[in-house]
Amino acid sequence: MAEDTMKLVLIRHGESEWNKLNLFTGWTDVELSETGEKEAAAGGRALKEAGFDFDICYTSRLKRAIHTLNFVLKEMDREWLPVVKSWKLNERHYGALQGLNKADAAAEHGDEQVKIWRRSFDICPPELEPGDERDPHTQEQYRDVAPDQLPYTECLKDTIARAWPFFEDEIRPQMLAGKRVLIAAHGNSLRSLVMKFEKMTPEQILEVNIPTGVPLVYTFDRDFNVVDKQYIGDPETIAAKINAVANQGKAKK
Ligand SMILES: O=C(O)[C@H](O)COP(=O)(O)O
Repeated sequence: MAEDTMKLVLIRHGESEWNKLNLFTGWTDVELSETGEKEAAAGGRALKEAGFDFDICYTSRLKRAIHTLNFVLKEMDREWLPVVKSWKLNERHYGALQGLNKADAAAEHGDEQVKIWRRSFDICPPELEPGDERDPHTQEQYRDVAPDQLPYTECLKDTIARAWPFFEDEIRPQMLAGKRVLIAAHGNSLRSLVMKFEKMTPEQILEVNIPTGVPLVYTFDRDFNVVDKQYIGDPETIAAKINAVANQGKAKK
């Protein structure tokens, strides 16, 4: 008989070199920092200690998420698992903001404007110019993607428009077939999934921040209603990490 609940584990990549510098990153393909590598490995150990195992993993085309997944799988002795890498799980494209410091942007444009750029549901950051060196149309990682699907900027709504169908068409059938799934992705691609899982309003998702390198476990019934949600780790440390993400876009006092 099929189990009546299904678990899904999400993990945001560990701290990246650009998280450390507090820069808008989006699709910029930066490495994990040393702290980020440690966070990712700790996430893997926590999953192993809590008795988790997986059958298939999903990640983005960006190395901070791919390397996070590798660290997790290494700790779990599961490096042989199948891994699907899709651009549809990439971070939200941060347009022309990519490379700017978040606190400096807040000092220049105000905390409110930066919060809109970071967390608004349907307002996009300024677009990249076509042909800009950051333009995904010119990047090898996306050479198999139809040009009209690649963004010059994205709001959360746009990220949902690619990440959610990917979940529904690719990941959900695996879960319904009894496969245990791990997704290693990004702050905003994971917020897209969280918004849909929890049927949140744009106002509710505005206040959701996802910490780096901490496994987040959802339990669903067979109709994909959420019956439980929990981070694995020390609640105080996790709360402090969530708060730090929320504060990245405030001007330094
Ligand atoms: O792309 C980025 O800058 C981060 O990975 C996510 O940033 P945010 O928390 O500012 O949206």
